[in-house]
Amino acid sequence: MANIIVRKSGPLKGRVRINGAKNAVLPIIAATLLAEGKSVIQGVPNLRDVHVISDLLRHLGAYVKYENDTLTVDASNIVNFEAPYDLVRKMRASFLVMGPLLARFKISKISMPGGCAIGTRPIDLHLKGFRALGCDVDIDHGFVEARCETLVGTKIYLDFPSVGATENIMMAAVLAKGTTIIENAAEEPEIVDLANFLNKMGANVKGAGTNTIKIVGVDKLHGANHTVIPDRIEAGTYMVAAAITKGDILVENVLLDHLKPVIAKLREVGCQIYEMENAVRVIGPKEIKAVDIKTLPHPGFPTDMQAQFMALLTIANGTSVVIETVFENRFMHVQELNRMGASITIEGRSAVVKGCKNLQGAKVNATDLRAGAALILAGLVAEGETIIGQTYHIDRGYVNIEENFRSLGANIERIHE
Ligand SMILES: CC(=O)N[C@H]1[C@@H](OP(=O)(O)OP(=O)(O)OC[C@H]2O[C@@H](n3ccc(=O)[nH]c3=O)[C@H](O)[C@@H]2O)O[C@H](CO)[C@@H](O)[C@@H]1O
Ligand SMILES: C=C(OP(=O)(O)O)C(=O)O
Repeated sequence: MANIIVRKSGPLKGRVRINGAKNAVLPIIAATLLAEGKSVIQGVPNLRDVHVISDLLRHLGAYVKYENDTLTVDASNIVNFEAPYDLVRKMRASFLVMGPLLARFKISKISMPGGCAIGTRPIDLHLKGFRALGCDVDIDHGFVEARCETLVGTKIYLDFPSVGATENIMMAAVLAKGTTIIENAAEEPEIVDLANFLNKMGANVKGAGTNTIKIVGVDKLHGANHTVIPDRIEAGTYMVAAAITKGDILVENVLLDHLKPVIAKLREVGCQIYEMENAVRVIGPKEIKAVDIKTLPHPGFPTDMQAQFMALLTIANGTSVVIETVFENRFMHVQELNRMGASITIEGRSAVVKGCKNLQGAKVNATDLRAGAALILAGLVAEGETIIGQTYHIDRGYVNIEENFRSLGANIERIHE
């Protein structure tokens, strides 16, 4: 077990380079299952989730090698179509192998992903899509079992623009007979990156990044090379670090288009933001202004940045309201921030954050990935020492987080018990 210890630090200054996006690379790795032959993916972040999905692919029979941010996968010899509970339990995105396995082998059995600290996270929309494409889907003894004779393209309307369901259905549809149209599809940049990779494999996917995606099925795909987009949430987290510590950070390797909602809110808070070609400089404000935030599917404000902004707003001048509309229970960080002296009350899907003068260091728990990031941010400005437990959540999504923060001048270390 390890704890991350953060002590009050001055304004963070310097530059930080952003890694490839966790939420883009996971579906792309799953997509390599669609074809025989070798795929080479570059800019792959060295994250716990990447290792979990690599182990899952190996379990299915694929060859997977990770070296210097490059992942090579050869899925020519898949011998197993089942993902066990142990691998799915570690990472819900494991369920993304179902679409590719169905497309290529017409059979798949995946342990049913459970809920997690941020919500119940059902998979009904994924299953609705597979059924619409012609699969029989059963849930039996905690497993989802799906099979079909042939997948046949169709029109699928998603009741909510689910990122995972859009990705899983897209991957199932690329080898289907005929055309599939996904309506009310998720529009996140990670969907576009997956579609680009699928097209490099020989697929015919159009409209990714809009709410209607058209997939014309092809007979066969092949391995492909691809470089993953930068992680907009990792970038956003360091941008908030500049804001909360009143520092000056140059965040490199970003796509500004993906950061619009984060940049807009940081400007409202009072930050000075300079947009460059592949970088953004954030200078924190003298006084942090209270702002209201409502999370929404892309291009709205990302739920994966909600906890980090909440940490920032705890020391704002005034009262902010944060509304979480994407997940029904993504407020676990509130009680931890309150243990540090924040004043936040939850009313349904809203959190009312009364800005306070000072946070105080305390022993807290990273209840999930972004909650962990929020606690580090809070720890940077809290009096004394903040000891963060359950750090494995943080390692799911942040590469070298202590080293990066230390290089910006933070007083942070990891202690192994
Ligand atoms: C690995 C990955 O990319 N994770 C991201 C992905 O998660 P994930 O793909 O799981 O998120 P979804 O977009 O599917 O979930 C959004 C909402 O839809 C609901 N829902 C989803 C599927 C379904 O079949 N039925 C249903 O009701 C969920 O419970 C949730 O309330 O998008 C989320 C929303 O931007 C991000 O927070 C996660 O970081
Ligand atoms: C919620 C997240 O990831 P996941 O969907 O993998 O749990 C996240 O990246 O903030």
